[in-house]
Amino acid sequence: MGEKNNNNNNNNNDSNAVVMEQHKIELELRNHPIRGRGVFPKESIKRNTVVEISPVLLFSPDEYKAHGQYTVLDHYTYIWKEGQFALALGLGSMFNHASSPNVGYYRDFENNVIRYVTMRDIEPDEELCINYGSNLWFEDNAEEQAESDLDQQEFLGSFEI
Ligand SMILES: C[S@@+](CC[C@H](N)C(=O)[O-])C[C@H]1O[C@@H](n2cnc3c(N)ncnc32)[C@H](O)[C@@H]1O
Repeated sequence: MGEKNNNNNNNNNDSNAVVMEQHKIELELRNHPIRGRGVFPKESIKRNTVVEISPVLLFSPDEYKAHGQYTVLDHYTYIWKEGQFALALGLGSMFNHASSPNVGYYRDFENNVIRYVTMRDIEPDEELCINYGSNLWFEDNAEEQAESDLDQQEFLGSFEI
């Protein structure tokens, strides 16, 4: 994988270390009266840029069924492999929903992280949104987003990791 850090000059003996390349981009958390907190860039961002890599906290199917689904976690978790559920730590839990999203995400099962990547060029102050799918549990209050020229499915198919 391109993002793996094979440089051992830094007392780093972990050849599987995940490089957090996204931290070069200036992002802000801003509060919206209806959508709550959301993620905004302070600068323009080119298409296909990694804007966030979120480590995930995994819940087993039993743990989620007995506890997680009855808590606020249910609004934040992603379906993971083998029936597990994943809470994205960091900004991964802060992306709001848009039906025409400007950010796609890739579940990296090998490294237990979710990678968020821009699907088109983005202007400063344009909210970064992902698509939660069709079963929304709230009334969609997304700003009009410019149509992406790719949908999430095509995007995932074309993204090289
Ligand atoms: C994963 S959280 C996103 C972060 C959240 N805004 C916060 O402040 O914690 C999902 C929640 O954000 C809100 N939300 C996300 N996208 C929205 C949208 N398009 N319209 C209205 N509310 C939205 C809903 O309350 C939803 O349960």
